[in-house]
Amino acid sequence: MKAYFITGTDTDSGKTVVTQAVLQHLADKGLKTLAMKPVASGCDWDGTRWINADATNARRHMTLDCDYGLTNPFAFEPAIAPHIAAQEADVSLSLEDMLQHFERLVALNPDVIVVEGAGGWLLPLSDQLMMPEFVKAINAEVILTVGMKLGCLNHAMLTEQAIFSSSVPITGWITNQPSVEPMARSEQNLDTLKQRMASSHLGSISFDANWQNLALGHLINLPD
Ligand SMILES: Nc1ncnc2c1ncn2[C@@H]1O[C@H](COP(=O)(O)OP(=O)(O)OP(=O)(O)O)[C@@H](O)[C@H]1O
Ligand SMILES: C[C@H](N)[C@H](N)CCCCCC(=O)O
Ligand SMILES: [Mg+2]
Repeated sequence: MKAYFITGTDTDSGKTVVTQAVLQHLADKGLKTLAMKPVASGCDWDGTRWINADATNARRHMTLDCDYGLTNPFAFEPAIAPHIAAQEADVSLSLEDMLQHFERLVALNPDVIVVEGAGGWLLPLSDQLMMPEFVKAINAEVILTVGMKLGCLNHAMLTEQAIFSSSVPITGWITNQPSVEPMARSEQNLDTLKQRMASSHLGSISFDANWQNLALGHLINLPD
């Protein structure tokens, strides 16, 4: 069993789009997949529970089925930093609880679990816990989403360095265009990233307002 953790240069960089592409790519390879968005802030009440759009979207592209609560065990209403949302809801996020939820997915026997983070790499979950500790504990490999906008060179290189400092393996990085207008000198910025990043460029995703209904798996290339 393998786990990929999808992080990004920032919130709104395109992690949810990349999570969809990775799930589709793995499905195209015939692999059994499950998705996880362990902690989500920015949720809607569906009459029974808080539901997060990233989790719902990822669930549309996994090949195995599971209860919503296994995909997204921690869901908070306000679209704010998750550790603050958790505090306000009187929920304490612990590594033990998060691992227990992850193990419930493992028990369903997938080939791959694709986990979407929240925000960027260094995400606090409580006064004691940061997201990279969870990523390390589940032995995931990281895929970094680079949102192609001015400032992404610094954010991409800093994030890659921080992932290395956390002693977590990186599969590589995927560029995503999060706005209808491409950034100025997009190609030159991509060339700079290719020159400066230590890990591999795994693919590029363009802007398309209809992305949720598109097949994106062929745009990326993951090692077997
Ligand atoms: N390639 C794309 N084509 C069209 N829209 C995009 C694309 N990438 C991102 N967007 C839009 O930008 C917004 C942010 O993207 P996304 O939700 O993937 O970010 P994120 O990194 O997952 O953020 P979060 O930290 O909230 O999980 C979304 O509204 C999405 O529709
Ligand atoms: C609400 C938002 N869309 C994300 N789900 C959470 C982003 C948290 C960012 C925390 C931070 O680094 O400041
Ligand atoms: Mg997202």
